[in-house]
Amino acid sequence: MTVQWFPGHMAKARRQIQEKLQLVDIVYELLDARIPYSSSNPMMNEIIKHKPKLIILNKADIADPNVTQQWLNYFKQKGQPVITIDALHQNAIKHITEASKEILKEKFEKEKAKGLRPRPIRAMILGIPNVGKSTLTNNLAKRKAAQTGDRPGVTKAQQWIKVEKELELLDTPGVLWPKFEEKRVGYNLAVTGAIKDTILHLDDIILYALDYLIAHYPDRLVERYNLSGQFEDKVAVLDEIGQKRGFLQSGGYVDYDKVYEILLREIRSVKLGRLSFELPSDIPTSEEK
Ligand SMILES: Nc1nc2c(ncn2[C@@H]2O[C@H](COP(=O)(O)OP(=O)(O)OP(=O)(O)O)[C@@H](O)[C@H]2O)c(=O)[nH]1
Repeated sequence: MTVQWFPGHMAKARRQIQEKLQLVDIVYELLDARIPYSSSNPMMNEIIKHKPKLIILNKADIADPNVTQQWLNYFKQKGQPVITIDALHQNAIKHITEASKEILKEKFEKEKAKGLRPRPIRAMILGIPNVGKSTLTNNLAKRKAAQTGDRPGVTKAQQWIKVEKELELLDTPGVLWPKFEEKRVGYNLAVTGAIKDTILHLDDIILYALDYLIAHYPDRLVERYNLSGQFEDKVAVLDEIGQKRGFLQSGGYVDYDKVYEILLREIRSVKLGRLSFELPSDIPTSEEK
């Protein structure tokens, strides 16, 4: 899904989410494990206010495990509950349910002390486009044959997916807008496929990605494209890839469009191994809360 976000859309998304928030005990903020900061919504905490939040780093199967560990440490140090999952392949349910129970322990103990009946935790997924919200929802839903039931909502009856005896999920995830301001964030979203390649120039995206790979994963580049390892001149690297792969036009010139396409496709399809494009130290200090 590609949405062009305008202020009107953002206000509407925010309003809809805030209505649904009243129905849930906890929010699952789904982030792309390869770019946790870039894939976060800039106003998340302002929107959910004091609602308990579990950060779920999704797509952990294709992120660099060493970097993911750094992100786990980063969030834990801030006292922010966080888990990693892989919404496509892995059974994430136990992980999510256990983490939610831990976060809400006190709230549910208080309810019990008041004599209220035990009840399932109610949750909703929030995230920017492409982080895997639908994949996770479908995965959680099919385990229990997507039992849905109406419960009076604020604006309309909400559909609930009974995930476990102890957990119910709102069937429609909340879609939030990505960050727009920082160039680096835009490139990260483009490289990982969260925004359409056409929004930014493809050559700029590739040069950004190549820079990052040269700085952080030079050996992967050398191995994948059988390169010499001379990385001073990026255009020369593109030439080398083109020549090694035989992407040549008449006259022997390198067909850069082909090189761009292959590089981007192979980065996204893990042909260069599991990559992450962001470290906790990349977060601007002004954003540190
Ligand atoms: N490797 C991997 N791919 C994933 C994972 N979760 C989702 N994907 C892929 O990521 C892409 C986007 O997933 P969606 O579930 O459509 O993402 P979404 O957040 O619902 O996207 P919107 O509908 O645009 O808001 C799809 O191609 C999924 O197959 C994961 O854990 N690992």
